[in-house]
Amino acid sequence: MPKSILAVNAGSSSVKITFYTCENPPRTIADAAISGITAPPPTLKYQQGDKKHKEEVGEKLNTPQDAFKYLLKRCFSDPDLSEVASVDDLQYICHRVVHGGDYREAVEINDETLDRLKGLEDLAPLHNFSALEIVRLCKVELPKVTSITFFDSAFHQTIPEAVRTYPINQEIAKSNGLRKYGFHGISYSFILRSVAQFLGKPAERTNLIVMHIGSGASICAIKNGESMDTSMGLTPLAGLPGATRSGSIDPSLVFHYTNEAGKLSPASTTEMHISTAEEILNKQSGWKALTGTTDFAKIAVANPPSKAHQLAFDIIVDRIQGYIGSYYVKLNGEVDGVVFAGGIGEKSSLLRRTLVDKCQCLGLAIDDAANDKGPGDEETVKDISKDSCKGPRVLVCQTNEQFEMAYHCACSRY
Ligand SMILES: Nc1ncnc2c1ncn2[C@@H]1O[C@H](COP(=O)(O)OP(=O)(O)O)[C@@H](O)[C@H]1O
Ligand SMILES: CC(=O)OP(=O)(O)O
Ligand SMILES: [Mg+2]
Repeated sequence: MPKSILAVNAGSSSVKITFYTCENPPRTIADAAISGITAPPPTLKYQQGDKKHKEEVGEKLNTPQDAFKYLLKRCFSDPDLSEVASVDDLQYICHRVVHGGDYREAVEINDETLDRLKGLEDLAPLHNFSALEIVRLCKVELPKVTSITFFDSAFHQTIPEAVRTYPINQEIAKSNGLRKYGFHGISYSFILRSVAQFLGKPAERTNLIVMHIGSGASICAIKNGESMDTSMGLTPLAGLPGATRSGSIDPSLVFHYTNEAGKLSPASTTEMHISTAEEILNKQSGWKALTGTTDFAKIAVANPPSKAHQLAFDIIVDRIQGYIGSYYVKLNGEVDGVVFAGGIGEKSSLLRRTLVDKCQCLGLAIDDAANDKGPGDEETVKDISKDSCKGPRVLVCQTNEQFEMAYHCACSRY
């Protein structure tokens, strides 16, 4: 039987896996995810063909590795999932790793590359740790399957020097790797290809402003198919606020917030060091800190339940509007499309309407009915612009990081 590809997207509180056929383009065989690892009980979501279900997981899953093992066991033991019955059916495992340092491309895992990735853990402990734990597990427990790591940061290696350089001592900046890297690049790469195809333009001649708005949110200016700026920086903390992230703030703020900023956070372990400052700004801020909920669907409503919910919504809108304006100017007004993506960008018609209204001066206009309806299940890109709109097209793209990794794995390099 032909072998398959397993794509893994591990976060701190969730692990999502998708099995694909190893063909061009890959076809989804099954999709499974565990969420709530840090806030038990963990929940399993499983989809295979038309079969879809959600259940609480009976056993304790303390780490992303436990969740990954559970998901594999679950899929391999499903009698309806004959295409992936054991590890022998796997050709490749693709792993999403957020921070790839200076890597421009995906890499195959061996002792040397794993060692180099270990060196990056300190730059992004909150983001890389879970993914690398699973990479290590696969190397030991599934040694015959080739593991390939794909990096969120790789797409942004084209960002010009003046944009990626922080104005600090350059010797220290170089020796410590302190520069803008940018993230969500696997998603931006999927969106660029899908939108260029939708617009009937070669990707190398497509200019876009793309928003990936989920629990982690960023925005990217793409010129001639290359990232020329993005809102995240050295780590995914910079730029837009997220569910529990502050986004950009005055860097001095944290020293006024607590005099323990530089101390190790209680969340640190022997393998993973996190400062109290990082813990506060990454985990105890964002719209959760403002409203008590991480669920943006409770905030983006016509009649918000409290003033704090309205304020959270207004803050997000303000920050995104600022970047759209800035990137429109950086792209010299030559913008083919403004694209909404990520869980919130794809689902919140209210956020899209509010932002488009606030960016009318750039010629953006949407069709209310198309915006309210949003994209259908099978629709990767949907044009929600008003027919008469003279400005850039306003588009919604249902992004898919797992597919993007499997696509490159099956079609291009491996
Ligand atoms: N209908 C909706 N309106 C607004 N936000 C939504 C809606 N549905 C889901 N969301 C939000 O999408 C976010 C998750 O987006 P996603 O891209 O899946 O996140 P991540 O991959 O960063 O965990 C959550 O904040 C969730 O509340
Ligand atoms: C880079 C990043 O913020 O990722 P996520 O949105 O998956 O948290
Ligand atoms: Mg995400």
